[in-house]
Amino acid sequence: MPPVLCDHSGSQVMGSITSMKWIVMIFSILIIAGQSGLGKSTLVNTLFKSKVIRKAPGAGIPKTLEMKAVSQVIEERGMEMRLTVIDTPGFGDQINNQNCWDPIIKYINEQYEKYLREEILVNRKRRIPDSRIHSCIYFIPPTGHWLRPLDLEFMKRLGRIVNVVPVIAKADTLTLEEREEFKQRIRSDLQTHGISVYPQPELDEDPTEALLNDKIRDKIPFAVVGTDEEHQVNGRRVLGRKTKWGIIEVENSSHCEFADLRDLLIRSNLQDLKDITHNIHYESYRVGRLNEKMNGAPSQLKDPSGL
Ligand SMILES: Nc1nc2c(ncn2[C@@H]2O[C@H](COP(=O)(O)OP(=O)(O)OP(=O)(O)O)[C@@H](O)[C@H]2O)c(=O)[nH]1
Repeated sequence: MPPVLCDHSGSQVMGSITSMKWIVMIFSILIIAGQSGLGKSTLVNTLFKSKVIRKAPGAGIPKTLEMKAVSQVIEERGMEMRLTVIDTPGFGDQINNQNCWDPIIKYINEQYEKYLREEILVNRKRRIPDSRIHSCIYFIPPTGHWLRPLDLEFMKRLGRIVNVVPVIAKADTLTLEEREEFKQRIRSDLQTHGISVYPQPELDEDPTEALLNDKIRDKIPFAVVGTDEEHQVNGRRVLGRKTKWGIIEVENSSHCEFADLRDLLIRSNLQDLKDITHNIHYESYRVGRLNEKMNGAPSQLKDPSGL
């Protein structure tokens, strides 16, 4: 994936100096995590509203075996936006899933490290290439029971370094009542275990923002359904899952909360996700790394390549 050029306000800059023609473009970078088979790759396709991850005819969506970044320019409210989604291999296939979060944590920290190396250069670029992750969508299996110790541990660790947005996967397998009860149990589990997911109440800047974020917190985790198929419903082409009983329309808010998730990630809360990434998560990485270097090997600070 080519590096993304931007300032930390979130605008991506494309073009070349020779042409002296710069186009400012909004961008967003997400990572998708969760157990194998919960519909992560399908949701990537749903987000792009097109079959971005090609599948072999008749073979279904292949199992994700390595981290894969998919980047596309999409149109949002008449503006062009580059959306990059990093699909990760699902975990849960092993008897021992200990440390299954390590590759994702490593990937997220590597992006902070790249940014830091550029930022501390004496002659740094005006626009620092930025591939930092703005949010991590964590897939919860639709068991209808409680969060598993693995889910709790995963979200606890990830929540310290990135904005975690939990979702209930394959929500079409639960009734509306089951979804609501499951959501309440998940929220209470998260609270009991002190796990901080986005939007974090302690980061609300004013009462208006708190009010808006409370509405989101009441809905978290979003109950989502994914698909890469389009169907005809009352003369409209819709993204949906065809069942014997009808079509589950993924963008219809009475069927599932995919539209809420999409809205949060790339519209209503995009700037907030970026601000928290820069001001909280990256800042804590930066302070930690620079302290480490000062205490351990102060001379190397002058040489960023020594980081
Ligand atoms: N019922 C239902 N099935 C879904 C949904 N999303 C995906 N699926 C199906 O679940 C299966 C697995 O989907 P994938 O998208 O490959 O799952 P994954 O999480 O990427 O799997 P790994 O690559 O192994 O990590 C496919 O047959 C999908 O069609 C959903 O929202 N509801």
